[in-house]
Amino acid sequence: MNNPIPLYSTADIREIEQLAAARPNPPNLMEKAGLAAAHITKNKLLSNDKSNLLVLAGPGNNGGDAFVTARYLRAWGFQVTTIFTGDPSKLSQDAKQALQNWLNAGGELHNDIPSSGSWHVIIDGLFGIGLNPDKYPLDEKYQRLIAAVNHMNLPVLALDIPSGLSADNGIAPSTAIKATITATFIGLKPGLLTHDGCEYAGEIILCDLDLDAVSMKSPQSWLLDQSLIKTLLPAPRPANSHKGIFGSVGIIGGASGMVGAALLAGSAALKLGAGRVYLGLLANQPSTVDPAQPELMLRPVDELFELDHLTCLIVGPGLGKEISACLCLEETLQTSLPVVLDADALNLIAHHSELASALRSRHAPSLLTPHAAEAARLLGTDIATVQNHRMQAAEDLARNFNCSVVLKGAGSICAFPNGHCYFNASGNPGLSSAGTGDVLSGMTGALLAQGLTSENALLLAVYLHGAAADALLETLAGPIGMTASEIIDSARHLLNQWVYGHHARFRYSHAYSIY
Ligand SMILES: NC(=O)C1=CN([C@@H]2O[C@H](COP(=O)(O)OP(=O)(O)OC[C@H]3O[C@@H](n4cnc5c(N)ncnc54)[C@H](O)[C@@H]3O)[C@@H](O)[C@H]2O)[C@@H](O)CC1
Ligand SMILES: Nc1ncnc2c1ncn2[C@@H]1O[C@H](COP(=O)(O)OP(=O)(O)O)[C@@H](O)[C@H]1O
Ligand SMILES: [K+]
Repeated sequence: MNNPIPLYSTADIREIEQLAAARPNPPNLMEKAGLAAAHITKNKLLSNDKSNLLVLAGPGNNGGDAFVTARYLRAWGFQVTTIFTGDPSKLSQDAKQALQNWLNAGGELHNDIPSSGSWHVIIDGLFGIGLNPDKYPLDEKYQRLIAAVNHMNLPVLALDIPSGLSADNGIAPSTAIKATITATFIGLKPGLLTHDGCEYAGEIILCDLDLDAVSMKSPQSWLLDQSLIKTLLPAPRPANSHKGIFGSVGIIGGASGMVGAALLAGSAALKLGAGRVYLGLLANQPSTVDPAQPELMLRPVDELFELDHLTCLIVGPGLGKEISACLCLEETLQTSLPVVLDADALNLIAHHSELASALRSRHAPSLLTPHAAEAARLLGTDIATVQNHRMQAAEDLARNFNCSVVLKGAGSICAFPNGHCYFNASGNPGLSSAGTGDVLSGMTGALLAQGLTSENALLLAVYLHGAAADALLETLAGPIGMTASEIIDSARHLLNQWVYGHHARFRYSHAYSIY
């Protein structure tokens, strides 16, 4: 089994760097970083007829990496134009050496992008983890330079992190380099994987610089990717199974005008494998059957609490904030069932401290699936604060409410009360449409019902939900106009593929022969 890929904050990376530097024969990390980046550039972006590079070297060690990259590429026969925005006397020892080596190799320096010249590829070595753009905004000179680079619309390889992006938070308050590839050093950074990072990082290639980071610094955050997911999948079903084995999901929501949200969650729970799905609808005179999905059992909400075989409850899709919704939520929190809380269930908890206390004191698993606005209400802050500190917000929610949490949005973050975090690598803007969150809650419930732990159910549902949307891009069923219902069918297809490969048919075949 592959180990999950860790994520490291800027402070962690600095610590690892210091540990490496304290070794008897410290590695020259800048040299290794520049060489790795040069190889990636050559192999993935350059060719015989695309051989002119523009290299941007900034005032710190990221600029040092750029000089090393430039030197190797020049030595390999490429045409390299380098601009340097810093002050040579203020460079670190390593970066000073890298600059000197570049000059010794016959390289030249410009202080701005030459007006005449044409390039095929750009290397961005302006800023790496030393930039803290929310505290120390980029001045106009750098904003102009970055805008000029983005305007050129050329393939860009960013060194460590696209310049302008915060390595810890994934925010780019003014602007950032839009990279085709980010060659990131030592460890993945959270900022590459969430919020604006999803826009700017492009393909991310981790260059470990021959350091075994995990042995030097124990991680608390990991990438939620396909290789991690493989370890969480439900087992293939026994042939001799019955619906009771796969659990019963109860869904509470669907107030007047919002019945569709509960139906979507119900279909998602059903098609992701729950044995039975019951819907308790709050609408006045709710329908008793969904003709589009007659397998769903629609009941008056009170009857849901009388069922003795539910495996988990989902509360929130289309719930509304009426008193009846509040009472249902209160009753749900008193049960000993695992619960998934979404949408207005989260808003009610944010508004009623007694519901928040009931949530905190639950012993059974509770899973919260807020988007940024719901998270802000739960934390008593504003959306910008949540979005500028997404990992912190997810961690705070998990700790404050003693719950498993996914903070949704580009680069969803799953956080758990033990402080562990997972950054989701799947998903695309096709998911930015009404109802996809309801589908996620239904999928999570289905996996809980089938016996996954609350942590594993949340991680698998979040990754699968994004991967289902990614699969729809292949057939151009999105991102424009992708619908929540389509996510359900795509997710069902993928889950079966992951669990069975293409062998489900053979596994349960009844073929026999007479010899
Ligand atoms: N940490 C490590 O072990 C390694 C670091 N390396 C490189 O070193 C980078 C970190 O280097 P540094 O710590 O020197 O940081 P950076 O090179 O990312 O940036 C720091 C420099 O930018 C300036 N600066 C910061 N914010 C600014 C702003 N808003 N406007 C204008 N100037 C600003 C600072 O004064 C400083 O000169 C990494 O991202 C990576 O590219 C690599 O050489 C490999 C090893
Ligand atoms: N740009 C995006 N990239 C990746 N995932 C996205 C993006 N936009 C939305 N999503 C995902 O889509 C879902 C939207 O959920 P939510 O906002 O609750 O929708 P609704 O309330 O309409 O059901 C979340 O899982 C979120 O992570
Ligand atoms: K950079």
